[in-house]
Amino acid sequence: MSEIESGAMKKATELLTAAEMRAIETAAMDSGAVSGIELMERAGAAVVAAVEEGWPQLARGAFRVVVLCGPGNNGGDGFVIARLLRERGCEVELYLLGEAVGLPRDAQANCDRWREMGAVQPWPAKLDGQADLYVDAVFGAGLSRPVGERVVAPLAGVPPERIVAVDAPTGLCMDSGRVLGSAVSAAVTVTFHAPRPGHYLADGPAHCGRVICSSIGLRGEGPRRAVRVDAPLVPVLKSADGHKYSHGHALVLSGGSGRTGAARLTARGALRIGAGLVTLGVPGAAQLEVAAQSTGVMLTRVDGPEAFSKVLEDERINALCLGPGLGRDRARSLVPVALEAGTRRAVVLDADALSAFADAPDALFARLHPGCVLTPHGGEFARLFPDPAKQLAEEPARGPALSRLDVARAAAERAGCTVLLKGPDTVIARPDGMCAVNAARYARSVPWLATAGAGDVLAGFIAGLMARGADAFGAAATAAWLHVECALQFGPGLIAEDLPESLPAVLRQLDQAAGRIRAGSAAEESSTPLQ
Ligand SMILES: NC(=O)C1=CN([C@@H]2O[C@H](COP(=O)(O)OP(=O)(O)OC[C@H]3O[C@@H](n4cnc5c(N)ncnc54)[C@H](O)[C@@H]3O)[C@@H](O)[C@H]2O)[C@@H](O)CC1
Ligand SMILES: [K+]
Repeated sequence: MSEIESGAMKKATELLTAAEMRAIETAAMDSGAVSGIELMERAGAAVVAAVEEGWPQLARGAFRVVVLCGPGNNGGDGFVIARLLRERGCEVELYLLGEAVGLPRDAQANCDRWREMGAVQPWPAKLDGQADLYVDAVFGAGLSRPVGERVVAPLAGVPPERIVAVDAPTGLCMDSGRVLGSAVSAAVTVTFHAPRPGHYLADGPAHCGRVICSSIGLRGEGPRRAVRVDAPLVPVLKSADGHKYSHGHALVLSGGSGRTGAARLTARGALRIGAGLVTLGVPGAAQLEVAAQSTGVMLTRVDGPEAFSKVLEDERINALCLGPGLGRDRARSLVPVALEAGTRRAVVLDADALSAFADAPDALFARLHPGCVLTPHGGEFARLFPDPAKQLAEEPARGPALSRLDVARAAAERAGCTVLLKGPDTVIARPDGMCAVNAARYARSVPWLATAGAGDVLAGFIAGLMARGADAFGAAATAAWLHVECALQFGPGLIAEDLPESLPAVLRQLDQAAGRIRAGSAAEESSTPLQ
C-alpha cells in the first residue's frame, strides 16, 4: 500500500529511524515470529509487486532488468528480487559491489540461490542504460559513510524513471533525508513496515520519486518519537453546544502605522480557525488604519508594556500571538509582558518576536513555558539556536546523519517549549523529544505557499487553535497541516490572504470525512493518540 497515496483517515503515521526499525526486526526474530530470511523474502517480494504495478510492460515479456547489489542486507533483498523477476520471465543481470564471501548470512543464502539461475558479475564502471529497469539494492538502512563515485557511477546515465530503490536510494540517509557523498535518484522507493524520516525530510523526496511502504508482516510499533502528520491532531470542528466564549479569545499584537498588514493576516487566521474572539492590540497611531481594514476582529489600544499588562487583566484572553509586523523594539518591550510568570497563557512567538532576541536568546528561553510555540524559519532558527543550526549545515561525514528532527528536538529542549521549524518539511518538536513532520512533499507539494505573509497566517492558525484549548504541540502540528491543505485547496496563484479564506472548504471536507466515519464507512481507520 502506498502510504502517501492511501488517503487514509489516520491522524499520524509513525516514522521509524533505521535503529528503531532494526530493533523491531530483531525483536520479531528473537521472538521466533519470523526469521531474517523470511523477512528478506517478503521485502524482495514487496519490491517485485511494486515493479509489476509501476512497470506493467513486465507482464508483456522481453523485460530486461539490471540488479545492483551492495555488501549488506540491502544487497540481500536485491538477490531475492533478481530471483523473483527471473522466475517471472525477465532477463536479469546482477552486479555485486565487493566480494560475495563477506556477505551477511541471509544475503549469502540468497546469493547462493541466485547463483543457481544466474551469474554474479563484478561491479561495472558504467552501464549501457538500455535495460527496462534498474534495481538499486546497494545501500539502505546501513549507510554509514559517504558514498564514493565508483558506487553510483553505473547508474549515472540511467534516467530515474527506470530506477526502483530498495528501502532508500543509495546514498540517501534514511534518518535525515540528507545525501552522504552522492545519491541515486529513483522513480519509486519501496520501504518496509513504516516510512522513515528521510523519505520526507531534506533531499529525501527529490531522490525517492514516489514512496511505497509495504507490510512485511512485522507487528511491532516503535517508540513513537516521530510521526508524519496526516490529519488534524487536535479537534478543529466545533461541537454543537459551544458559544463564542467557550472557543477562547486570541490577542494578536500589531506593529505601528503602515506595518499592520502582517498582524491583520494573523488575526484573520486565528478567527477563521475558530477562536471565539480575536482582538488586535494596536498602537494608537495605527488604530484608524486597522479599523478601516478589519472586520470580525476587535481592536484594543496597546501602546506599550503598561497598556499591554492592563489589557491582560482580562483573563478571558487565553492566547497571544506576537511577532508578525511587530517591529523589534516593540517586541523587546512586549514579549516579556506576554511571558510574565504566573500568567501561563498560550503564547505564539513568530518573526520579530524571535529576531528581537537573537542577541540574547537565553533571556528569552528563561521566560518560556510549555504553553509557548516558537515558529522560526531557517534563518531565525539559526539566530536563536546557532549551535545545532551550524552542525546541520556541515557536510555529514557519517550515517546516520544529523537531521532536522534532531536539531528541532534540541531546540525545543533548550527553549522549554514547542518549536516549529518551517520549511517544505516542517518539523514540530516538543521539549520531551516528540516530533511531528508536516511534509509538503510528493502529492502535498505546494511551491506556491512560499509567498509573503503565509507565515503570519500560520502563526494565527496556531494561536487560534490554542485559544480553543489545544496544547502547544497539537496546535502547531495541526495548524501546519491545515496551512498546507489550504494551499492545496487554493492552488497556484495563492497569496497569503487566500489561506484563511480557503480554510472553510478544508474544514468542510474534514466534516464530511468525519461524517462518513460516524456513518461507519471508514470505521476501520482508527487513530492512535500521541502521548
Ligand atoms: N533482516 C533484516 O534486517 C532485514 C533487512 N532488510 C534490508 O536490509 C537493509 C539493511 O541492511 P544492512 O544493515 O546490512 O545495511 P545495508 O545493506 O544498507 O549496508 C550495510 C553495508 O554497507 C556498507 N557500507 C555502508 N555505507 C557504505 C559506503 N558509503 N560505502 C561502502 N560501503 C558502505 C557497510 O559497511 C555494510 O557492509 C535494509 O535497508 C533492507 O533493505 C530487509 O530485507 C528486511 C529484513
Ligand atoms: K538501496
